[in-house]
Amino acid sequence: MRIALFGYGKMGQMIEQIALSRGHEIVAKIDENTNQIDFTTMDVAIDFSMPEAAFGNITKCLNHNIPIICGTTGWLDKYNEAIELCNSKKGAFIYASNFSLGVNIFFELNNYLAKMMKNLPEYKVSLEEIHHTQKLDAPSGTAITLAEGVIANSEYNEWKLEDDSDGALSITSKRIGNTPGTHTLLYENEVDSIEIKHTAHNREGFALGAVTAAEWIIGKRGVFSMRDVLNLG
Ligand SMILES: NC(=O)C1=CN([C@@H]2O[C@H](COP(=O)(O)OP(=O)(O)OC[C@H]3O[C@@H](n4cnc5c(N)ncnc54)[C@H](O)[C@@H]3O)[C@@H](O)[C@H]2O)C=CC1
Ligand SMILES: O=C(O)C1=N[C@H](C(=O)O)C[C@H](O)C1
Repeated sequence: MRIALFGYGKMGQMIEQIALSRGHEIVAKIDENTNQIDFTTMDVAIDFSMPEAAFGNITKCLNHNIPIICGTTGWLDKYNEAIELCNSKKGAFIYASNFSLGVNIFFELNNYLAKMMKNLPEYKVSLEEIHHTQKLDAPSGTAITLAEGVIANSEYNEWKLEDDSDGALSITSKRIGNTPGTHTLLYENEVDSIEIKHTAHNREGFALGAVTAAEWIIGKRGVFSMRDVLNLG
């Protein structure tokens, strides 16, 4: 498979390693200084760039009929526009706030736990994410997906960053050293607490998930998720 990388930072470089080890070819490494992109050389594009760049990159790929896998976080105000464009162009698109197998299992666990806790209002839920100090967005995309999972399966109506006013689900964001990504959900009352936690040890899981999604999407049309790729039900 001929892969174009939009963004060649920490994730782009890890994806290159994984893609080459699986027999793929990297045909372009695109960043903010790239003037011309030859879309005829690529079978699929993978975007791990920056919040302000992702939507433009997605648009270019869909307009050139290139399937696009996007892992960039912090641009979701434009997500519905991306879906509309994909559908109107009969293209192929996957966004995931987190491509790792472990986190996608964690998302399922989160939904299941939220459903069980729905009628137990004595437990208050809180969410914490920890990432490296270079991370630009807060809260993390993964924390937003987890919060949306709790909201969809409980009495919570909204999440807020470090603020539990008006009954909101509070997300705490910490930036510590080189932390690849740690997410914790805590249900707590006076007598006990229940905690579920996912810890990424490095970036390999994210990169493998993104390359797996790129392999999976070839020949498909539509807007998909990692649930589809991993066949999680
Ligand atoms: N969904 C997931 O599983 C994961 C998502 N991420 C997200 O991926 C994004 C990138 O993360 P990192 O690689 O750690 O960041 P990074 O800062 O190391 O790399 C980002 C790269 O994007 C490039 N860039 C800037 N403008 C661009 C443009 N217009 N087009 C193409 N490239 C451009 C920069 O030159 C930079 O090298 C972040 O939004 C992060 O939150 C990170 C890890 C996993
Ligand atoms: O910026 C990162 O590094 C990460 N970003 C993603 C997010 O915002 O959730 C995924 C992962 O946690 C690493």
